[in-house]
Amino acid sequence: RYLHIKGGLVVNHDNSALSDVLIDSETGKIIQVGGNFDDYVPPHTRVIDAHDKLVMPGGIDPHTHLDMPFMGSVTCDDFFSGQAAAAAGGTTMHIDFALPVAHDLVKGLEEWKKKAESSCIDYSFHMAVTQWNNKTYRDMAHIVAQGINSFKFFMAYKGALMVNDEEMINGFERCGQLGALPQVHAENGDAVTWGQTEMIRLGVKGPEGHALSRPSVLEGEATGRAIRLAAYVGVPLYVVHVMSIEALEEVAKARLRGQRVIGEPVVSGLALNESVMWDPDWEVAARYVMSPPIRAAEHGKALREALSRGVLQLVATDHAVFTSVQKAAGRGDFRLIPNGVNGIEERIHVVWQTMVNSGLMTSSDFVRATSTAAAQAFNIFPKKGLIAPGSDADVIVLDPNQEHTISASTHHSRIDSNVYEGMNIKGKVVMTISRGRVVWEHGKLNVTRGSGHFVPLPPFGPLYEGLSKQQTSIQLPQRYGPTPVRRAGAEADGQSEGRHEEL
Ligand SMILES: NC(=O)NCCC(=O)O
Ligand SMILES: [Zn+2]
Ligand SMILES: [Zn+2]
Repeated sequence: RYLHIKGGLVVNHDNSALSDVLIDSETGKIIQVGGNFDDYVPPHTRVIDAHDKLVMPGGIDPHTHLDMPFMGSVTCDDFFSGQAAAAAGGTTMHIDFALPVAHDLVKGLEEWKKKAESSCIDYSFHMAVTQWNNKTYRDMAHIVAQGINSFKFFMAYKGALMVNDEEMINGFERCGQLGALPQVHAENGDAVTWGQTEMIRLGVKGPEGHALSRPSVLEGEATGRAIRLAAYVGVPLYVVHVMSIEALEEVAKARLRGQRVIGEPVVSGLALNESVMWDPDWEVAARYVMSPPIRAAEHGKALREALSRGVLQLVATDHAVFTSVQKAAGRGDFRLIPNGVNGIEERIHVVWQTMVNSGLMTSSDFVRATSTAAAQAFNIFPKKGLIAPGSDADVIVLDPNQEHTISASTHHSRIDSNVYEGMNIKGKVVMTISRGRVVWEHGKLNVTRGSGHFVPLPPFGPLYEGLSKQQTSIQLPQRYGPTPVRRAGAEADGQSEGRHEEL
């Protein structure tokens, strides 16, 4: 019934110490963290030797797309296969993007809950808003009541998921009322469409056209616009998949102004560069097509540095996988290549290699960026993201000396390629514990369909604390408590008007 992890270096976001950890597998909780507590270990305890290893909170991937219909395909990892891959890579929770069904948020969430019934690790959802009307306004409250505390606005994918500024502003305002965190996919969708048409006109129809049609300036513009509109409406903002210098500079400037903006780089943006989209083999080049695109090497370098300095806060994957057959839909026209790359299994190892082994991050910084910061942003800390008594027993054991090579031939995702193919990593997750159950050990998965729990995310998380008292450089009209000027001869003012139907 109990697991006693013995002799490891327990690493949390704020400290690390040689400690034993005692876990109750039945309740799925950590019950004790301390020195050597051999004397107190209850019967029915399995001892796990963690000498010379690091014992850390399981990874939380705040950005995935499992079983998602997108661009005429459906991502090939469902909740079971994607989560099994996650467990094999040391991730014990993820937050997936539920999409509305025909713009209906409530139907969308129902659908995603069904998809997630096969789960084998813990999970939660963000909800996308793809249209604005009175029903959206009402439904957002129902969604929050069901344990979702973030809404995503796509500023790209014109004609599909994209919203315009008016829709986004209304959605932001509603997020503020409900204590939910607005998130943006920040690219100027109109300009992307123009760029795509231009590429086709010039005869650039291969995957390189994808990169050329959505340059970083369009990401910077949309990031800056979303940030300014969030300040205007008075809400915090979470920018997903920050892929460029232009976008990260907008995040940095906003944070300097005191605005509450979280910037999320993804593993592909940190570790890869765009040259792969010029590969002479179409199938290879198409593997790397995602949006915003993987950029030139200097962007990756800047993103790694920004992450190491806390300008960007946490690392996700945007795991959205399509097989080579699915990608082939865009053979004659890059606009039809389903966008997305893998990462749910590789994130922990690639971040360890590129950030910790390179000296850019300490192991505590690593824990913050891969686990704790997501738990805090989505208001489930210290239940998740911490090794401490009372926290969920989502724990990984990492051997910093074990070397391995990433390959599609050994990964657990259903995708038939791997964008990190051949990458050598020093440091390996040798054990993953999910809610007190060992789900990955000795290179073997031991996962059970349906054992994963939905984790409700409460509204009004830390990003909302004291927010109304904050002054930003962009002044809200409401902050002045505007009163109309009484003018002689003008009609008396009536009741103020509500912007939306009340519930
Ligand atoms: N990122 C990507 O290319 N696919 C998934 C959808 C999204 O996050 O934009
Ligand atoms: Zn996106
Ligand atoms: Zn995404």
